[in-house]
Amino acid sequence: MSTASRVIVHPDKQAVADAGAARLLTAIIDAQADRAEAQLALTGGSMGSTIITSLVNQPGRDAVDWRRVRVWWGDERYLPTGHPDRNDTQNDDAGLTMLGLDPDKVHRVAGPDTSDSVQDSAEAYAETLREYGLGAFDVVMLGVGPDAHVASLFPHHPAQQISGAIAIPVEDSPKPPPTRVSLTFDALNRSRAVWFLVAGAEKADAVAGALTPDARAWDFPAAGAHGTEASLWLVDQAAASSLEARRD
Ligand SMILES: O=C(O)[C@H](O)[C@@H](O)[C@H](O)[C@H](O)COP(=O)(O)O
Repeated sequence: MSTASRVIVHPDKQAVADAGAARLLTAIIDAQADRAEAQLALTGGSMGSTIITSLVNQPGRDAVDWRRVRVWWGDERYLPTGHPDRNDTQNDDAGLTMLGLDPDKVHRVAGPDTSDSVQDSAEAYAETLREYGLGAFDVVMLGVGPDAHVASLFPHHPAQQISGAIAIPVEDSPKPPPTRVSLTFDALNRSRAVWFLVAGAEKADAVAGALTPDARAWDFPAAGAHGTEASLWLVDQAAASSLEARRD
């Protein structure tokens, strides 16, 4: 089942990150009340790091039992461990390592230093996901590109059309670096909640396009991701500007 999208507009990027971080704490606490662990998929890009820093600075952060949080990434850039352009390195540098997570529950995508190929890396990541409920995420967070890509699922890119997979290799990505591993729509859409975190005027057409009722994921990949319980867009005023113009 997919859900109607809810859109909440905040003044600016920092407010989007702060609102996302506050919601995330509550979502984790709720998940931990019901289940042994909360499972999250983080996002890369600048928003991915901004929200981690905001999370670290949240006053309610200690209300979460961080040892009972399992962490994944929606996508990863196929670069060696610790490379500054990897999403996990950027999230670590933004403060992820300060939260008190169990390192065994932080599932990183193998890079070329620990896997033979991007295909092997994607298959190993899928295998680990299968061990822990096939991506029974409580929350998947997604940044959105100006072309409406999410994770490493780009418009009109053939990787988008691979079906029956959980994690896929992506080559010739239009956003550098060209080689990546991404969760598929099938995997993202197993999440209870999918949250889009978007800021900046350059994203306005992507937001409006993805939220058009008949939008196709082939053209606007963000239109293809939905939570089973909630699909939430946290956007700043600039990213919402084409939506608001449409309402006027
Ligand atoms: O590897 C990546 O680059 C990301 O996972 C990608 O999907 C990102 O989230 C969006 O491009 C938004 O990035 P910004 O928040 O930097 O605009």
